[in-house]
Amino acid sequence: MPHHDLVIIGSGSGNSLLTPDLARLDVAIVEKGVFGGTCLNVGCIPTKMFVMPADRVVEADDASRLGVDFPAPSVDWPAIRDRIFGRIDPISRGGEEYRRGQDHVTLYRTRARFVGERRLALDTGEELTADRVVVAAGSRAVGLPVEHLEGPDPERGIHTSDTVMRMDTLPERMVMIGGGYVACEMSHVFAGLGVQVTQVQRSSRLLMNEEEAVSQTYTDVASGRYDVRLRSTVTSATPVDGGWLLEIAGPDGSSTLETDAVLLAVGRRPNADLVDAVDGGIDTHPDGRIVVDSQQRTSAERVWALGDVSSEWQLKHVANHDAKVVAHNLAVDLGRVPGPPQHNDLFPVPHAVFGNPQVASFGPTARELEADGTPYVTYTQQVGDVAYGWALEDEVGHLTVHASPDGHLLAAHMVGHQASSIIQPLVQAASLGQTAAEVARGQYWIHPALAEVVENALLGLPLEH
Ligand SMILES: Cc1cc2nc3c(=O)[nH]c(=O)nc-3n(C[C@H](O)[C@H](O)[C@H](O)COP(=O)(O)OP(=O)(O)OC[C@H]3O[C@@H](n4cnc5c(N)ncnc54)[C@H](O)[C@@H]3O)c2cc1C
Ligand SMILES: NC(=O)c1ccc[n+]([C@@H]2O[C@H](COP(=O)([O-])OP(=O)(O)OC[C@H]3O[C@@H](n4cnc5c(N)ncnc54)[C@H](O)[C@@H]3O)[C@@H](O)[C@H]2O)c1
Repeated sequence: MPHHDLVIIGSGSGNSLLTPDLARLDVAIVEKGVFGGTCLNVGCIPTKMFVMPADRVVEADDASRLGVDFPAPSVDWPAIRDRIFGRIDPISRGGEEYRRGQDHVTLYRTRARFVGERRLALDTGEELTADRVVVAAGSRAVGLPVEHLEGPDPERGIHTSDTVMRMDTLPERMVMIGGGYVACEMSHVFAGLGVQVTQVQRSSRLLMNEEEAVSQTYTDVASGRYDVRLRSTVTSATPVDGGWLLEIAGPDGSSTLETDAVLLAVGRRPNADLVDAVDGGIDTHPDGRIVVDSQQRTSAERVWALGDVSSEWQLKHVANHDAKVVAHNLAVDLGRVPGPPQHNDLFPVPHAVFGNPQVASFGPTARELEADGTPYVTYTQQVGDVAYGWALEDEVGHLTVHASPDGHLLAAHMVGHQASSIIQPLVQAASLGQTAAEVARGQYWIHPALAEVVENALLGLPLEH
């Protein structure tokens, strides 16, 4: 039975563990799917590359408010799709070839599951043991408990984010089920590319976990672009000629809708069950995530976990940071670098939704601060009230900052042009403990840049003096 110094399950963020500190270890990587994981192949990177052409369409449409009229866009789906995967697929193939070419790395292209402590059975019938194991097995899209919608069936037009970006042709009509990150980004993409989109969301707003005003603004803008059904869900799917007849239960009762394709975007489940984590002595949370401590250690000795399989945040920057912590802690455990082990204590965790407009945020919402009884002051700056916002003729963007009364930043929530980048100085200030006054007054703010939204939001806070 092969024995390795280290086995890594999953080639997404797990593949970035092999730092120079871990050189010359006998390492096995087990990967059952496409090499490189979700972010590269079916997640962050391709989605944002699809968002860009959709953004161009929205901008061209919006340009008439600035006195410029473009003709109706002509969209070449195969060209967009093939340009994107023509760049991504070689990176995945190259990464796999690189690992295959390394003498000290063995790549097993199959599924691994625990059958004991640091003992793994592969679907090929082989068994492996290891001194150390890292579980980096990610998460997967879930379906609905509705016949035909339990999971993807791309040949018949039922997709998840894993398949929807590689469709042969653009459907005329699509139904996106869900109101979170994936459904909002994909609704923007496909509506932008000319598909007649209906988005079906169970809650009363899209992006329901965001600050209420952000979520409301996003819902209002999206509802102006395509059909948004709130407080609704799909209760049945019947195959009809070339498509599907969906029954939608909403606040006014049931209705039916014909569509050519469906996107299931109702959340992602951690893959701890696919690795039979419990059989490896690894504890899991009730929601299926692997339990880890602040050093990313699981309950099993010399088994670590990282990324979506264990994290509260299913975000690539979080998985990347987890991987850095695990790589360091493996090196400490091996005696290759001096201790102490690292703790995963980087806060706050920001995120962005790359719809149109973008949404970006970190920290609690006003409702959460109030529920916790946390004292705070707050200010909302409209994008349309700074000079760059005049240039944009912006009517929707806003940034809300919550701070403690002495000026330490607690949270920021933005909807608007390039929110994912605009919010970063606030993430930095909150991470490094800088106060609102230090950030606002301690540097030049380029005039008339969009970042003046941040400066004005900080200056607007009614702080204690
Ligand atoms: C459509 C979409 C868009 C996204 N956009 C963003 C974004 O813009 N920004 C952002 O921060 N995050 C984004 N995310 C989230 C981000 O992709 C994930 O948080 C991140 O990729 C998780 O990395 P990971 O290493 O934990 O898992 P993964 O990259 O999923 O890697 C896990 C790997 O393990 C393999 N595996 C699983 N079980 C086994 C097993 N038993 N045996 C062998 N191999 C196994 C899987 O095949 C997979 O390759 C997006 C996700 C999706 C779905
Ligand atoms: N830009 C990014 O960083 C990015 C992009 C995509 C995905 N992701 C990650 O992937 C995760 C999964 O994304 P997701 O959008 O699939 O999940 P999500 O948890 O963000 O959203 C799920 C949505 O589905 C809705 N829903 C659930 N059941 C429903 C039903 N029966 N009918 C109608 N709506 C229903 C919920 O109300 C919610 O709006 C995200 O939480 C995020 O961490 C991140």
